[in-house]
Amino acid sequence: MSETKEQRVLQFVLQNAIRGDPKSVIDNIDKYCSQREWAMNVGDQKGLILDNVLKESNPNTVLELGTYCGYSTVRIARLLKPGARFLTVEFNPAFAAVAKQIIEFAGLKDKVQVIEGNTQDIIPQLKKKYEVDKLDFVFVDHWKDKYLPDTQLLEKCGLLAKGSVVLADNVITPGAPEFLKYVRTCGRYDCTNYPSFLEYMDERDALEKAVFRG
Ligand SMILES: O=C(NC/C=C/[C@H]1O[C@@H](n2cnc(C(F)(F)F)c2)[C@H](O)[C@@H]1O)c1cc([N+](=O)[O-])cc(O)c1O
Ligand SMILES: [Mg+2]
Repeated sequence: MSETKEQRVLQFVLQNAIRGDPKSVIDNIDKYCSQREWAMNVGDQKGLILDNVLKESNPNTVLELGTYCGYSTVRIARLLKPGARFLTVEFNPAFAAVAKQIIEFAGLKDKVQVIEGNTQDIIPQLKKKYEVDKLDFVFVDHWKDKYLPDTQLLEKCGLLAKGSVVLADNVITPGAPEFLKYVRTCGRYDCTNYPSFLEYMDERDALEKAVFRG
């Protein structure tokens, strides 16, 4: 059966990273995707910003939209305090399968719940089915045209509270213009832009942090 790029990333990790060592998993995905095949991981430059914003937030409950291969999932899970809850939503079963193996190899299986499905179906279930009260930190990195509707859905479902951090990848490349305009002008968020570069490339990109005012 013909292998996919995501399966090749997984194989490289299994063969080169150290089991139970999240940083070696992160470094090996970055090595493979910068030297062999580009892939849409948040990468090490934006990843460092993600680490710092996450540490500042020190969250109890985290949601990620767009697991992909689990690169940012591992970056986030490795920094969470004991007992914190971390849910990540992935739409594509093949990507979810790769991500689960990468998360497990990193030794973080017990810290993360990978939920397969569509955000518009999963978000309304978070309170009752997944026993989430409020989200302290949301990392948004899925389809760019879903950033805005899903942020508004999080609001509608009462999942954001004063101080909830929404951190979005790719607000320059590929860009999420409607999302950016909304969070910066609707009056419900305090926004900060973190300029950086597109993963493994010289093109400019940025993360946007939108803190809910409650
Ligand atoms: O398109 C990009 N990312 C799209 C990322 C998409 C990922 O999010 C999943 N998803 C889709 N819907 C859901 C939900 F939430 F519905 F379940 C989850 C997709 O299956 C995929 O794994 C991208 C593109 C570039 N680039 O340079 O082109 C750079 C990047 O960093 C990027 O993130
Ligand atoms: Mg991205």
